[in-house]
Amino acid sequence: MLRIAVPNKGSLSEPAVTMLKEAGYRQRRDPRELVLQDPDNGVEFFFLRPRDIAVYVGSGTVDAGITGRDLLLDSGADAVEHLPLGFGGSTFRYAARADRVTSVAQIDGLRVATSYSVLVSDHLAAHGVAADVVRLDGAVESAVQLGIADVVADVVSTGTTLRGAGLEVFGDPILISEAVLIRPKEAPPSSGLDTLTRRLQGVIVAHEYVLMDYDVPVDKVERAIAITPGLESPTVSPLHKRDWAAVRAMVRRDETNRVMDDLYGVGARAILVTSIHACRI
Ligand SMILES: Nc1ncnc2c1ncn2[C@@H]1O[C@H](COP(=O)(O)OP(=O)(O)OP(=O)(O)O)[C@@H](O)[C@H]1O
Ligand SMILES: O=P(O)(O)OC[C@H]1O[C@H](OP(=O)(O)OP(=O)(O)O)[C@H](O)[C@@H]1O
Ligand SMILES: [Mg+2]
Repeated sequence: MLRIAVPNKGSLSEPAVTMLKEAGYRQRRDPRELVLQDPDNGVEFFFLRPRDIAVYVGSGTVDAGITGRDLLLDSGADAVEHLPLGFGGSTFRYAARADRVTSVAQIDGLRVATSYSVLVSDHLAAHGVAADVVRLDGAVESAVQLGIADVVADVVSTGTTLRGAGLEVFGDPILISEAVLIRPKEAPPSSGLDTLTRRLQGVIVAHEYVLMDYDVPVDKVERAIAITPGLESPTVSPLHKRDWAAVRAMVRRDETNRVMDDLYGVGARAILVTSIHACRI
């Protein structure tokens, strides 16, 4: 059985469980359940703290796990990113009082509070900056006001927490993060992991793409297909009216309206958009 670690709490927990359900797996009903078997799909789920998941995967006691890219890098575990999952997006950034620090170079000699001390130490070292990294468990933004740090390095999503603490981000993001499927660094090829990967890719594609159908005069097919090239190649079928064709192609969901406008412009009509429930690409 493939052993998969899933976040039991925090920002990544609910979307991870939703994604696994959409991929056809059983998920726990009671949030206190720590292990769940899904024998029909040959997998076993372990609900663990997101910060610990890379440690379990790196040690090889589980075969795969869902965690944040930032948490993976901070763990220093022998685990690698296998598939980005497209949710749980965040940036990881430095922030300070605007009148105090405005560049990474200025951090030299200062104190930086963070829950991600490995990530931050590595980043500072890469920039040749020597600073005192103060490791905190959370609520890092208060560290400046309370006087134990000059700078914070933390997850920034909307920026509301930073603003509330009177801090402003500076420098380029240390990291752009999202939820990722991870596997042990030295994992042998596994058909179980391949199946999980294909299923999750199917969910990602079903979210990111729609199916678009339209009719178009035969002499405009080439121009229309240039607008909707699809993933492989669009399906073109004859219509009863001989000088018209029907086209079906996958289109990025966030481009749907722009594509419909462009198709209409070249003469396509009866443009229909359908959600994709599931797919294997
Ligand atoms: N708004 C957010 N706040 C915190 N983490 C976020 C946010 N959005 C995405 N994430 C990601 O979630 C992961 C952190 O999850 P974790 O469960 O440790 O913290 P949390 O969601 O802040 O929960 P907790 O309340 O336990 O601190 C990281 O990968 C982080 O990038
Ligand atoms: O940019 P924002 O949208 O404000 O979100 C980012 C904040 O959310 C998280 O904190 P959380 O609420 O998890 O508390 P914690 O610091 O104790 O983990 C994170 O650590 C930031 O503080
Ligand atoms: Mg948090």
